[in-house]
Amino acid sequence: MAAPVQQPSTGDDHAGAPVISVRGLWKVFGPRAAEVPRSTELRALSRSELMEQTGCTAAVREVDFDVSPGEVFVVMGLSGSGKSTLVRCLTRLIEPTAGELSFEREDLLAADAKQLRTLRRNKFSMVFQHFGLLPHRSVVDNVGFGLEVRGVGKAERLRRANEVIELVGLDSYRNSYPDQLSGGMQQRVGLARALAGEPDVLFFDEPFSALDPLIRREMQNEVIHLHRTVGKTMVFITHDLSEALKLGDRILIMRDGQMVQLGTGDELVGAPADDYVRDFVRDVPRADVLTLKWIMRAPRPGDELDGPELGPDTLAREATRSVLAAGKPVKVVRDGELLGIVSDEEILTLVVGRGDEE
Ligand SMILES: Nc1ncnc2c1ncn2[C@@H]1O[C@H](COP(=O)(O)OP(=O)(O)OP(=O)(O)O)[C@@H](O)[C@H]1O
Repeated sequence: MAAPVQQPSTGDDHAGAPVISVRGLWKVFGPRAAEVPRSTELRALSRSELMEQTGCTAAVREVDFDVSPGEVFVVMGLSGSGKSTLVRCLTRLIEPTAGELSFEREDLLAADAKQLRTLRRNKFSMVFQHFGLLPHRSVVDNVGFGLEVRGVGKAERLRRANEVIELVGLDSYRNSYPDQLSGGMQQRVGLARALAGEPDVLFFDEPFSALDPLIRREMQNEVIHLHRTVGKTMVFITHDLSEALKLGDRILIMRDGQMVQLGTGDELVGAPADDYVRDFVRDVPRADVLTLKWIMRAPRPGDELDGPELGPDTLAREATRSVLAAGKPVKVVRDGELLGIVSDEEILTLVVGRGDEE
């Protein structure tokens, strides 16, 4: 690969250096695409104005983020907000129009076609909504297909395929054919196939949106289980907030190609950046997402300060019982320092009302 690029946020050599780093990334579709990121005037136009004046769509506009090793990074937004385009840019399935992009600290935009092919075979795996299984191949042969393309010998292919088939719970279906499997099982084959090549990053583009809700939940749990087992870095597109909150270490919210907010689930719910995010998180059960640091308050004169102690990252839902049982405020403490208190008043507000409307 080409020369390493400058890493604006973490430029040193420690293990937590980003796997993927994106700076000022643009993808513009249309006849004058290259002009748009360079022109202050065109950059300032709204989506419809840009289309009217240039015939172009800016699907991704000036996006910056890092994905850390082992992180589940979720990209979320309404239809047309640029999620798929952004994630396809990360592997150059779509060629970005402008900006910087690095993978494992190498400049991905400088990679030539051969290097990209090698990367896609060895480092990246994709899981899409459409399973794309080969109908005339058994489960084990579908799972081992990528390894076959890479020239891995039959014995090793079988060993590896069987290992990941077991990991996704399809042991008794290894010799079945795709049309003998339900949608959920076919997607498990898709997951196993993606894992077989031991990629560094797994990309998921709305993989479960065609599945019915029960199976969908099962598959989300499967991803969580896999993540715990194999610890891979994952980039996951969804338009479903509950899926994002369930899976994501951090969630990037996109609108019209732009980043609206990037944060953990509790940051999005506790401090939505604007009305668009507020709308997304409006119906989230706040006690399931927010931690005590979001609901605590400073002690007031007369507050009893000899209640139980809990950490600031305790989920409000988990703390509810101790707050109510204590009959006095719970102290939120980190390293012996009193950060605030949570009384039954805060718990009630959380459960009954919506903090963002106060
Ligand atoms: N090849 C293309 N040519 C022109 N415009 C495109 C192309 N691909 C995407 N777009 C436009 O870019 C914008 C972002 O599309 P994209 O598919 O990335 O959004 P999305 O958030 O993934 O949507 P969805 O959830 O519906 O898949 C849309 O306005 C879309 O019409």
